[in-house]
Formats: sequence, C-alpha cells, structure tokens
Amino acid sequence: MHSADPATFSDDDSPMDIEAGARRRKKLMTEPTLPIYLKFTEVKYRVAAKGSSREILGGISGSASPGEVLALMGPSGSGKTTLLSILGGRAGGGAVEGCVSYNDEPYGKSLKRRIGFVTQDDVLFTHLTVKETLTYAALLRLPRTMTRQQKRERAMDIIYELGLERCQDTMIGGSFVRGVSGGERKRVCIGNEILINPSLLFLDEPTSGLDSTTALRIIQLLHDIAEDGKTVITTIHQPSSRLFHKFDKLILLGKGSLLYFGKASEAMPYFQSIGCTPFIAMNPAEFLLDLANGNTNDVSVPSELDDKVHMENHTLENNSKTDYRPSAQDVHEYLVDAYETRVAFKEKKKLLAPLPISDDLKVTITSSKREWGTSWWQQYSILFCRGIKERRHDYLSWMRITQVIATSIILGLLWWHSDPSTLKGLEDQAGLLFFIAVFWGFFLVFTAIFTFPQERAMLNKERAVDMPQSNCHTFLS
Ligand SMILES: Nc1ncnc2c1ncn2[C@@H]1O[C@H](COP(=O)(O)OP(=O)(O)OP(=O)(O)O)[C@@H](O)[C@H]1O
Repeated sequence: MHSADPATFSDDDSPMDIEAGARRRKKLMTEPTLPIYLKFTEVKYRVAAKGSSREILGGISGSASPGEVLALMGPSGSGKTTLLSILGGRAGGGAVEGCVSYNDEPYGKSLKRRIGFVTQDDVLFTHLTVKETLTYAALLRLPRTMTRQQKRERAMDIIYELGLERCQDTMIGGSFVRGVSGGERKRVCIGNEILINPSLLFLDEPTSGLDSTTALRIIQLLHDIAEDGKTVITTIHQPSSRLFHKFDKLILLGKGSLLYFGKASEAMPYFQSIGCTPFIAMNPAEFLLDLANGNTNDVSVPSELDDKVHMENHTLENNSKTDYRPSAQDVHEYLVDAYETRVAFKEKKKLLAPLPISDDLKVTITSSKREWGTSWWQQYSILFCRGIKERRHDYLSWMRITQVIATSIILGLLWWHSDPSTLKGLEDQAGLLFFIAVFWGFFLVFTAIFTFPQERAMLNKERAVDMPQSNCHTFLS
C-alpha cells in the first residue's frame, strides 16, 4: 500500500514520535492489488411509488480504472448514493437496468471480498477504542493464512498509515460518549475497509461534516490509496477548489441524469464550450453544482438557451420584456441535451474499447475465491470478546449496579428474619427463590433483547462484506 504523505495528518503528528514516523513511511506489506476496471453503461434505476414507478437514475454511463479517483457530484437527491450503491453491488429494492462490469465481467459473489464500501453513516461500536476496532476487524476479515500476530500488525500498520496513532487508545464515541473527532472517525471507517486490501473502494460522502483542511487530507489519502492500483469511487457534496483538483474523473448528476462524465480537469472547459461560463471567479465545484441545480444567476447563459426562453416568453405573453432567465428545468434539459449530443457518443465508444488486461486477469476476479475469513469458533470467540469490551460499560454502569444492589436490599429487608424452620417461613423462602429466578431471568432476557437493535446496523454492515456468519451474531446476542 502506498504510504500516505507524512504531512498528511499533521494534527496527529508528533515530532517526538520517531517510531510512528518510521512506521508511517514503511509501506504496508500486503498482497499485490488485483486491478479492477469498472465500466457502467446506461444504468437506470426505478423504484415503485404509489402504484406507479419513479425513475431515480436515467441512463448513466462511465468508467473508472485502477489508480484513479472518480468523484460523483451533484445536488442533494440527484442520485449519487443510488449510483454508488449500484456500482458497489448494493442496489436496494428497485429495478436496475443497464450494464455494470468489473474487468468486463458481471458482478459476482466473489467480488464482495474485493470491494470496500464506506457508508455515509459511520457504523462503529462506540465503546471500542480505535485500536480495538481495527484489530477486531483485522482478526475477522483477514485470511486464515495469516497468523493472529500478523493480523494485529496489519491493524497497527493501518493505524500508522492513517495517522491515527495518537488517538489509537481513544474510544470511538457516539451521541452519549465523547470520543474521537469526525475526521478521525472517518479515517477509522476507511481503515476498516482498506485493511483487506480491496481492489475497488467506494465511499459515500467521506468528507461531509468536516472542515476543508481535514476534507483535503481525506481526499489526499484516497489519492494515495488509488496510486497503489486501487479504483476509488466517492460521492462528494461541495468540495473546495483545492479538493476538486484532486479528482481524476468526475460524474456530474442532475435529477438522476448525466450532465458530465470525463476528466475532472476538463469539466470547466467543457461547460465553457457549451456556453456556460461563470461571471465571477468561482470554485469550479460551486459553479458545477449551481448549473446542476439550474441556477444561472452568476453564469452566462448560452445564446441557444437564451433565444429559446425569449421565444417562449414572447409567444406566451406577447410583451417586449427582455430580462428573462431560463428556468431550472430549461437549464437541466439544455445540459442533458448538450452532453448527449456532444460527448456521450465519444465516451460510449471509449467504453467499448478492450481493456488493457489479459484474459486470465478477467477470469481471476470471477473464478478465484479469495482465501480469507475465520472458522465459526474463531468468529464466535472474537465476537464474544468484542461484545464484552463494547458492553462492559453498559453492564458495569453505576445505574445497573445500583439497580441490582437496591433490589437485593429491598428483598433482604422484605425477607428479614424469615424462619425456614416453620412451614410459613419455608413458603416465604420459596417465594423469595421464585422472585430471584424471575428477576434474573427477565433481567437477562431484556438485556439480550435490547442488544438486537444496537447490533443490527453492524450485522448488516458485516454481512454485506461476507463476514461473519449471522448465526454467530445471533448466538452471541
Ligand atoms: N428506495 C427508494 N424509494 C424511494 N425513493 C428513493 C429510493 N432510493 C432513492 N430514492 C430517491 O432517489 C433520489 C436520489 O437519492 P440519493 O440518496 O441517491 O441522492 P443523493 O444524491 O445521494 O442525495 P444526498 O446528497 O442528499 O445524499 C432521492 O430523491 C431519494 O428520495
């Protein structure tokens, strides 16, 4: 794995920490990454809505090669997450059309183990530390061929690679527990996925909620990961201009339609070529999002679109007012048409070109079963230890201890001086035993029941990447 620039996460760096610096510069010893070329043509997605169906994506085509970072950009609700999920083999309940191929092969179960998917919501255990989180993930997900010690070392390498060494013993934290910062938490999520050395890495808004410097560090990290031969696809909301220039390729979506696919560096010249130029100096991402939203306030409107709007308005109102702005719908239709007529056919032709890889490599991704995982018993013991560590704070909380002590005192007082040598006293003692059995029975049952909702998100996340066996989870809960 490519080593991140030592300056990348300077907030966590300590000049005194020589060992940390040395480790960060060390390349992670992983098996070579299997290159995966991702291509998708005319991807459509429809969902059922009140008796009819609603189109979420309307024919999106594009590609990403190993070593590249492809950014999916667009206004909120434009379909970025939906497209990312389809490409990552996680489409929801809707109907998918079109073709998505990985080294010219369709999605198969064996690919699950070559894909890392960082979701928008961080699904992590709040009471585990950074080190524990990554170590348990390594123990559960890395191949059987590796020893426990090697797996632990891989987790530590990831910690140093991501610059998390200073917070490695800090709890992740959540709504009620103060823990690591948002940027550190995101890095832990990325670490969770890159430790299996995936060929394809999908990230849903890895920078949302982060300041621009931290966001830049995360994108720089993605760049470093891609440089190691991985294909990285990420959705992004509103990147700064520095961040925008880090992307190799860009997909701009508007209302589920493709407005641009190509090199990120060629996006501005393309929009200028179709007559859309910012009046003032602007962050390219802001300009593109304005266009995708149909907002042309600070943007020159192409004469073609201007004429069309004037004609329509004159016909409708028959007056001589000249200050018409095209509606958002007009702008959207113009951009979709412009892309279809000027660029789409060229890009589609490129997608048909043969890949620069051997036939063996194509077959490898579908036929080779990646050797990894652990036996049922190993999973059970790892999940058991993880569960104890996560829930120890809950079980040993002062509220629970007080609850048990208070109940014991009340019971003690109620059955004080109960004499087991008489029949009445014996009946009393039987009542006490019954009460204790029922109390502890329900106490444990309720504790187990309430762990299901908490663990559900984690179970779904782990099942999506083929680990661990769900009956193991159920047995433990
Ligand atoms: N299963 C579904 N049923 C109904 N509507 C859906 C479904 N999945 C997605 N949508 C709709 O599709 C549109 C696109 O959703 P998506 O989450 O992909 O957008 P997005 O661009 O990622 O938005 P954001 O940036 O806000 O996360 C939204 O309007 C959403 O409500």
